[in-house]
Amino acid sequence: MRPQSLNFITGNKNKLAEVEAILGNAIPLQSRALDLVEIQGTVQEVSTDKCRRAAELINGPVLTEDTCLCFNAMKGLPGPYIKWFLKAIGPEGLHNLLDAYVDKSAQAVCTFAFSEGPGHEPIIFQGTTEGRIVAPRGPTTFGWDPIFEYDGKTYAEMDKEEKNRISHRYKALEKLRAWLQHED
Ligand SMILES: O=c1[nH]cnc2c1ncn2[C@@H]1O[C@H](COP(=O)(O)OP(=O)(O)O)[C@@H](O)[C@H]1O
Ligand SMILES: [Mg+2]
Repeated sequence: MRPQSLNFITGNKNKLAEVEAILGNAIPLQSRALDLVEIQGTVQEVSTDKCRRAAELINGPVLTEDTCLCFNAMKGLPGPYIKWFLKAIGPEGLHNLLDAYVDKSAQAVCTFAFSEGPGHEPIIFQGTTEGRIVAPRGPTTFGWDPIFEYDGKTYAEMDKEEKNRISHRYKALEKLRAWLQHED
């Protein structure tokens, strides 16, 4: 049986707004504003552990999400540590990191994880959008949106509907949606 509603655990208002906009009325969505502890490791390990912790805290079914920004010139870093890099050096500083490299290509990776509750192995849904790191352009409303360029525009320069049609988060949610609709 697939879940009939989702409890999205996140402390990030911007993420929640995008998830609400993208899922629309596909499934009833609740949310709890909790900032979850994150371990070090691969994207898979970080996301799975984050979801297990949330299931234990809530003591029930949960949906969690973790976002990575991976610079190809830096072999995928900052990756899952992007939150701490962004906090310390901001979008401008992230852009400057790539001064030393010719390759400015990057991947935005969104990983949702769903667990039925404590002791249940999380199921992973991942989406990736390929882009390029540029000097900041557009409103500074959401994280590294001003420096991630896709098809000539930064995420920050796109209106919300436009971002939500091509984003890493949209692609991951499409996989979640397909799974939710599949009865078995
Ligand atoms: O779509 C996005 N555009 C720009 N910044 C984002 C996007 N998604 C996540 N971020 C930022 O990248 C970092 C991702 O880290 P993480 O997914 O662990 O955040 P969280 O703890 O706020 O849920 C955070 O600083 C978040 O604000
Ligand atoms: Mg993270």
